This record gives sequence, C-alpha cells and structure tokens, in this order.
Amino acid sequence: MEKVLEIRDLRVYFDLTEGTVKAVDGVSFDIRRGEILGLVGESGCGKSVTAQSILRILPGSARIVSGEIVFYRNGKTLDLAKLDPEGEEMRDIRGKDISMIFQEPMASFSPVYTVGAQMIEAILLHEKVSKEEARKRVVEMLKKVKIPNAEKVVDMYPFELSGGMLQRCMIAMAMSLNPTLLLADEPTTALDVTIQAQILYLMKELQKEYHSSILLITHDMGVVAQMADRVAVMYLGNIVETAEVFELFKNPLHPYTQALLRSIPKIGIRKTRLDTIKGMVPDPYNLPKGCRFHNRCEKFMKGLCDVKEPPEIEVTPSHKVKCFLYGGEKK
Ligand SMILES: Nc1ncnc2c1ncn2[C@@H]1O[C@H](COP(=O)(O)OP(=O)(O)OP(=O)(O)O)[C@@H](O)[C@H]1O
Repeated sequence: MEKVLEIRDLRVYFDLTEGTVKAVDGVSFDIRRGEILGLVGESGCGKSVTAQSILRILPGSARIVSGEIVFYRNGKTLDLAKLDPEGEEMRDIRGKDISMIFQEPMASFSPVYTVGAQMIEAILLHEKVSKEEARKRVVEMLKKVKIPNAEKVVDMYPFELSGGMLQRCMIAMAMSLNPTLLLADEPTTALDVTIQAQILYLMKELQKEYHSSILLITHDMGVVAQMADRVAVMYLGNIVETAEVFELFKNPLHPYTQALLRSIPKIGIRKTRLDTIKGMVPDPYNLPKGCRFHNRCEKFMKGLCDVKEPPEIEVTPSHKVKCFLYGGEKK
C-alpha cells in the first residue's frame, strides 16, 4: 500500500536543567494512504511529541537529534525533519497537506475572532479563492460536520459554542483544505462518552469520504478498536509493537500491549476497579537499561531484558514486536 509518511529512527530530546528527556528515542513507523493508524500508550510516552515533530511545532526546548520524517508529496519525497520549521515549505505543508486537531479545541481557535473568520483565514492562506467563496466553503464544511444552523454558527465566537460543537468546528477547519494527513491528538478525551462516539463516527465518515490518512493518538484502547486500521504501541519513547488492529486485539505479543488490553473494561464483567499496569513509570531523566519496560514486565528475564535493548522482531510481515520473548539474542 502507498505510504504518505515514513518516520525512520526519529530521536527528539528535551534539554532541561534537570537533565535530558529522551521523549522520542528511535521511533520508526509509516502511515499509508487512506488508513487510520492508532498511536497508543500511557501518558508521557511520547505520542504528542511525535505528532509535534511531524508538523514541526515542537516547543523551543525540544530538538530533533536524528532521524527522518519522509513525507510523500506530489510524487516527491520531502524530509520534514530537515526543513526550517518557520520556512515557506513547512508553512505551506502545515494546514494544507498535514493538519492537526487537538484535545482542547481552544488551542486551535483564538477567542477574539469568530469561528468562521478563522476558518476563512486558513483557506485564504493556502488557496487563491475569494472571501465569499471561502465563506461558502466554510458553511458547507460546518454542515458536513453536522453543525445545526451552520449559517449562524459561522459568525459565532468560540466561547458561544459547547465543547462538542467546537470540536466539530475544529475538525471542519482541519478538513477544509482536504489534507493528505490528519494528526488527531486525543481528539475526544475531553468530551463526554456520547459526544465522543458521535465525533469519532464523524471523523471516520469524513476520512472515508476524503480518503485521507489519520494518525490517531489516544491512550484509550476502546477508541483504537473502534477507529484504527493498524496500531503502533508506544512506551517511553519507543514503538514496542505494530500490527493490524484485529491481530493486535486477538494476539497481542508485547507484555506492555497485553497489560494495556487488560485495562479495558469488558461488557458483562463487573469490576469495581480497572486493572492498572503494575510498577512505576520510570523517571524520564533516567531510563532503565535494556528494555524500558523490564521493571514493570511480568515476563522479565534477568540478565537479558535489563542488559540489552531488544531488537524489533518481524513475527509476520505486518506484525512487529520489540521483545526478547520472540527472538533476538539469548543470554
Ligand atoms: N515542553 C516540554 N518540556 C519538557 N518536557 C516535555 C515537554 N513536552 C513533553 N515533554 C516530555 O516528553 C515526554 C513525552 O511527552 P508527550 O507529551 O509526547 O507524551 P504523550 O504520550 O503524548 O502523553 P500525554 O497523553 O500525557 O500527552 C514526557 O516525558 C514529557 O514530560
């Protein structure tokens, strides 16, 4: 299948007074045309930093140390990691070829302009159309994301809309230029369950209609099951497992993936508490030697997992895992 993005051995570090945080540390994966790739993992494992690296919107304290972010654009490849984040090429790609939606819609909208004005501005920035045409497109997009009274909402300020409505506007803005790739960082986490389901359904409908690719960042395995075609599981700056969604749920290989899956509530089984993954998440300034998950792993092999970093094992061409249980050097 045709790729739209290929990340190769990406390392992104934060140099802080307390030490260096290796937020992304040797990450490789690709996103194919028209697919939804779920990027899952607990809080702090580097999902957002990965997305911010693609769009080159990292905070000032972060630096891309090495690696490639190859974007396939108009039949050519472009390494986004090498571009000037403020340069013309990157500004052109941002919003037009790759756009992003965030957990907090207020992060996308300024409170002092109407929703419509901001959406029109985004279109005019990238396309040579008249203001009237852009406005017409915005109203159409708002209708597409099922906003009632779209003609009125276009002239409303963000604070006049509910969280769910604003989230729909953000999706409309992100999709209005028909991007090749949409980065969705916890797009529904802040919403209540019913609205969350509606927004996810809407995203999937739009994705099918526009045939765009989505990198869906979430810590919620339920959202992954509902949305993703393939899944990449991330733990402390590493991708530890990738597989097609059905395969991952049926046959999770990495002990971390298995633990994440055990934490999902199951219909018919009453539990007062969800399973949590045992052990403490290690100090980000001081990552464990060997496999980063070894101090929390139920299948920990002393003298191996705490000594060497496991290689990535290709169990099948579409199922990869970074764990000594499936191969690699023995003691
Ligand atoms: N601006 C920043 N300054 C310093 N460290 C940061 C900054 N942003 C992220 N980090 C660190 O980078 C690591 C990865 O963070 P990231 O936000 O990518 O995780 P995440 O998996 O997206 O988690 P969450 O779901 O909580 O956003 C964490 O250790 C975090 O503390």
